Amino acid sequence: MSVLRPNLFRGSVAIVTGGGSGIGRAITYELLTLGCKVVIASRNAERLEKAAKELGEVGDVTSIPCNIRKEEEVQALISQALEKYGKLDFLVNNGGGQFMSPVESMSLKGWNAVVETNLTGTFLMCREAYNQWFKANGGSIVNIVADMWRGFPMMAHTGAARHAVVNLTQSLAIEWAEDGVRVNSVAPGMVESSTAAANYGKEANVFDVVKEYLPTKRTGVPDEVSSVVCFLLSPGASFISGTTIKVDCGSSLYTRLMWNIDNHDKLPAYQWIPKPKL
Ligand SMILES: CCCCC/C=C/C(=O)SCCNC(=O)CCNC(=O)[C@H](O)C(C)(C)COP(=O)(O)OP(=O)(O)OC[C@H]1O[C@@H](n2cnc3c(N)ncnc32)[C@H](O)[C@@H]1OP(=O)(O)O
Ligand SMILES: NC(=O)C1=CN([C@@H]2O[C@H](COP(=O)(O)OP(=O)(O)OC[C@H]3O[C@@H](n4cnc5c(N)ncnc54)[C@H](OP(=O)(O)O)[C@@H]3O)[C@@H](O)[C@H]2O)C=CC1
Repeated sequence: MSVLRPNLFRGSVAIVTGGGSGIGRAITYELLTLGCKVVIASRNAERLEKAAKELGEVGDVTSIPCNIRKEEEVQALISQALEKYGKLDFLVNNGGGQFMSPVESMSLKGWNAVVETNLTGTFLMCREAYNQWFKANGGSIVNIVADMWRGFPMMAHTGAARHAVVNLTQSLAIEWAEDGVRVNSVAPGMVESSTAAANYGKEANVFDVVKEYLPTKRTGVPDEVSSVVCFLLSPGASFISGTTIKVDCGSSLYTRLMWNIDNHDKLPAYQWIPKPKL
């Protein structure tokens, strides 16, 4: 199932924010199959609890409700995870999101909500995990960002926040190297999860609409992001820190200005078969 070897993460412990849905859920699922114990954390306690119950059939998973924008909730999340499992090896900052709006009609409250979620939330999670555990014991962090490489019209708030996370990743990789902490980011392109589609598919499913503009002529699947996150957490990535890996099969490079890619199905998804029933 996973391209990584069985039991690779046996005895390890991870926190995955937003681990109850979409990409975060796929990451949690893969970590569990590799023997990792996982704490999933997000705001919607009911949905999180339901996800933990389902994922509990695969491995040892605990749900802890947490709004990553709230400093005291982040502090409590890390200490509760340490209380429960006695250690922490991995942190995946996947929780995040935004809404679509041109800048001219973006309220300050809306701007702040998105920056606090995606940038400040990631900062708080990294700092607390480091102060409470990684500083003394080492560890590995992966931050999920986005395809904001050419700006992010209609989502300028998230574009600014995610690019800032790329820079934060670089700073932390250097500040924490001597403590044995690696910090990397993963930048997904258009990845269709049921939650993402529900957020952006009000009039038409945006994930269907964009397909023809992508070099793959298909959107990505959460498993394709998870593989890269798990690799970055693994010892196979022991000489990788401070970098951001694009998981978009070239979509951030493709403008159709000088080159047109005709419809094809030559770059199929790496999706677990049979698809995990979750
Ligand atoms: C085009 C396809 C892109 C594909 C690439 C990206 C995909 C993904 O990122 S998938 C992730 C999918 N999930 C989400 O994006 C949902 C996440 N959204 C949220 O968590 C929140 O809505 C939030 C972070 C945007 C805001 O969090 P919250 O604290 O809950 O704040 P409020 O909902 O109370 O809103 C505060 C403030 O923000 C403005 N605002 C919120 N939603 C909208 C909206 N849809 N349109 C315009 N403005 C919005 C607004 O000013 C809110 O204040 P009030 O006006 O007082 O409500
Ligand atoms: N799908 C895509 O095409 C792309 C997605 N991304 C990013 O990848 C990540 C996962 O997205 P995806 O799985 O598609 O969509 P989801 O909506 O399923 O994931 C977002 C997750 O973040 C959690 N979350 C949001 N705000 C907070 C908060 N303040 N505190 C804690 N948790 C929070 C949500 O849970 P809850 O509501 O319970 O808090 C949810 O589980 C997000 O950061 C997204 O922006 C980036 C590029 C493309």
